[in-house]
Amino acid sequence: MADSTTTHSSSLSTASSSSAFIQENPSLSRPPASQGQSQEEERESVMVSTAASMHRSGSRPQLDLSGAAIQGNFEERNPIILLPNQSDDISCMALDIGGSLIKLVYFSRHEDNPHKDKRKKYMKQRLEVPNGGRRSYPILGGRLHFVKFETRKLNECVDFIKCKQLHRGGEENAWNSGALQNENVVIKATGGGAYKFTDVFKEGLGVTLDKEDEMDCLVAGANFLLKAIRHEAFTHMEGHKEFVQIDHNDLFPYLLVNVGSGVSMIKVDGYGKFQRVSGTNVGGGTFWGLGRLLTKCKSFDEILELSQRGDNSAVDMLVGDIYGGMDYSKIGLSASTIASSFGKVISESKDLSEYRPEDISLSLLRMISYNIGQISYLNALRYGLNRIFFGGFFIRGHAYTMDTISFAVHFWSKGEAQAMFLRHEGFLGALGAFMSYDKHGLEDLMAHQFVERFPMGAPYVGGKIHGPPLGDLNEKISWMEKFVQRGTEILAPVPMAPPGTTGLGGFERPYSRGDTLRSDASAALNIGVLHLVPSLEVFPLLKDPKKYEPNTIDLADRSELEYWFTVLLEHLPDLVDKAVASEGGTDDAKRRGDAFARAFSAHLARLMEEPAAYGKLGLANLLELREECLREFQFSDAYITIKQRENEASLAVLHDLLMELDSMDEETRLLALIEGVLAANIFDWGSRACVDLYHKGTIIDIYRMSRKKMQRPWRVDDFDTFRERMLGSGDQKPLPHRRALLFVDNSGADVVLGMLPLARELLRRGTEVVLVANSLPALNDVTANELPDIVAEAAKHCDILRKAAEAGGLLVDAMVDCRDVSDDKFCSIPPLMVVENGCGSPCIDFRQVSSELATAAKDADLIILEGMGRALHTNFNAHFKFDALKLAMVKNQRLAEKLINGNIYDSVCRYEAAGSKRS
Ligand SMILES: CC(C)(COP(=O)(O)O)[C@@H](O)C(=O)NCCC(=O)O
Ligand SMILES: [Mn+2]
Repeated sequence: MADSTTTHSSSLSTASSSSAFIQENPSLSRPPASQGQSQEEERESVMVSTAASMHRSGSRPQLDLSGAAIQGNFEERNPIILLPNQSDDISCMALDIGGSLIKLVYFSRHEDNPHKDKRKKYMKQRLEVPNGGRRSYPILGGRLHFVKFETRKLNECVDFIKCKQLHRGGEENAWNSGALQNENVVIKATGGGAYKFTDVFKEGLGVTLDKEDEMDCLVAGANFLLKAIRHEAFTHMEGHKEFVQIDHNDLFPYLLVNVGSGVSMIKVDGYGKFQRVSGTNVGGGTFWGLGRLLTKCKSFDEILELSQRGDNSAVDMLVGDIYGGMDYSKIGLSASTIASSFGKVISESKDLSEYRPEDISLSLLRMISYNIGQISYLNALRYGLNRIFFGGFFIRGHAYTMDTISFAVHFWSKGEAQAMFLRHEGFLGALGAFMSYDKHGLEDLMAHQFVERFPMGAPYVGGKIHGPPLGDLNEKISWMEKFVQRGTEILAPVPMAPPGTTGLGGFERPYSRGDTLRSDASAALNIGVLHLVPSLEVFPLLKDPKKYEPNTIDLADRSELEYWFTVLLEHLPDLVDKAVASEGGTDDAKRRGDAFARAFSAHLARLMEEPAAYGKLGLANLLELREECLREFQFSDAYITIKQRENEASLAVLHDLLMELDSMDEETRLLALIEGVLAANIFDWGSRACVDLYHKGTIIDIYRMSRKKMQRPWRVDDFDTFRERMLGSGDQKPLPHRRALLFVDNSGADVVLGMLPLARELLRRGTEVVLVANSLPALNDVTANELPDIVAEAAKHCDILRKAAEAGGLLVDAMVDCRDVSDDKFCSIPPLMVVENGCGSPCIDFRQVSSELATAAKDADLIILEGMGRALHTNFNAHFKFDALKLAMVKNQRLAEKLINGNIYDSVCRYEAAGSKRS
């Protein structure tokens, strides 16, 4: 569908009289601002990013950059930098080389360029944003990647490291290429292979492996994950996965069971405090070894896959076989309980070839899993531990394995103990080895500083062992194309059927699931890349951060998931059109658009198949995933043109609106302002219904319709309470708020005609205003980077805004037509500031906001959340320490029914005063 707002939006018009503001007028349009980056800017970014990384740091995996100097030409894109004081050890990776698999964890740094953004720099100074928190040494942002290889294909691992230059600090470190010799490079490694393959690494990469104790590493890795990753641990019973919130103040003691080739059971009492209390030689190696002999399968995963279709009763001797089909109820054993694994074979004179490999593999899997579960529980009992965490590559996210272990623990403990699993199960040792670099700094990190992302077309991410690494975008796209070709059913997810259970005997057989995604891609999607953003913080004004849950709609409810899945899929073609157009509609853009659509659909299909595959799933996660996917295929701002056009059209009528508002008395004006925010929230390109509307009429028609719907009472209407807090009742004049945080939403009319006039009112009343906007684009939401220019334009029409913006440092660069205001009445105008929220999504998770916002929040006593994403999908039920106003128009019928028992286009004005029962 063509972008019809190209014509319609420009009809949002100026008005000649105040009351005519919402009436039709001649159109106004201006050419869009240039989006290109000048050569000069580009050169600056190269140099600045170089300079930005040149600060000395004691944390690892960072470098000693003291005395660093660029060798050669400054104009070069990636000039070599000499690091005269760099010590030997510069690795950003660690290995766990086991008997069957090599696990690799590596860190890549973000290319942060704080100097480029003057607004950010100014705000940091103004708000005194601390650098690096409480740490004595800073940590740069970056990403933790998880990769594995088969040990017998060691050369693939060596090639991968070489290709990514991990032994030299990572490929993104251009300074390093050719500048450093690796003779003295030391890489931390654990597992038996660290001893066995020392020479291979020395010869292949010129590096020395520094051996770390395996148990130390396992425990350090598990402790790190349980503390720093939010949805790390989960239970898995009868096909149902549930994440467990671990309180890190109450983590110890616990039993860690690492199921690798063999099994170790470790009692963990604290950081670095543990004891290996038991183990068993019957583990993953046994399953693979016996499985290979008995089934002729070539790989571990093949045997596991086979077991999905097996029936172990063909091989196992069951209680019913002994008791003529009856239960042995006196001692609580059902007929289907396994009395003896493989026991049936002795009474039959059949050859191996007469048994189905499927049945054998299932029998083997059950035998080993039950045994591990049972021994683990007995050890937990022996040491009085009621939490057991299972890790290791035997489990590999396999539902039936987890169910079987859980069943054993549950059965033998009579429900007293619970088996828990770890999402990064196979990487405990490698992570622990990574942590063992001196003064790493990662130990101090908290859950909110990690953001997990699930890139598509990056098959190395924790999945099966894959071919060459995907370096650039082009490779990613081709991978996406190939991936979809191989699994054409990817868009038809297979619903999960609940497994049959036979009571005490456990499950009859595994339920099978969609095979298409079980291939290469499935495992690759189970864990993501951990983005380390040290500047993320918990929003300090949350009333109870521990109880805070951002999502309002629970997608664990299958019908909700299906509904939102369909909504997002239906929106996809239109979004792809916009994205492709935003990049000039070139063939390259079309190819990327297509790859994006495939990638996002594949993610959706995966989540439909297993909603908890990527951690706990809420609607906010789905909406963010979409934005992340767009960014992955280099669509940096799909709605850029629409946003610019709507901003311009709205700014053109702002003056008239302000005049109209100024002619009103205080009370009428406050109501008109709130109405204005609600009405203008209709300009939302993420809502299907709204996009349909834009195709049917001009923006002015829509705006008028929207205001007409503003008749009170609104569906949720706390305006009177809010008005009383603002204006008081009778002669009592309340103190104004000290500082208000206004979480703005969409570009165009929403921010210009809705939120800015409200901000102006607060400023006029003596309240400092901080406009909080997205760090990265999402749909047509306005970003923090875009706001200063919008405010500068608005300030041309309004002295209050101009004074406030000047005071808030927003007009540093803006070419404002500064009429000299000698009028004293504006002297006391408080500052208007802009901060970024740390998000790139239409929603906001208050557990992870920018340090800039967290700092600005410390002096705030009023929070205004605007829009469906931030005030309804997320945070509708959130409570804050201070007054909170949630304003949104509901632009989805189902949500309106569900949340407010209302209808599409109803309004929500929810006010919760600090200390009130609701807040
Ligand atoms: C993406 C959105 C949350 C954005 O809403 P906003 O925050 O801009 O008010 C919303 O448009 C939405 O939920 N859209 C999907 C539902 C639909 O198309 O009806
Ligand atoms: Mn929005």
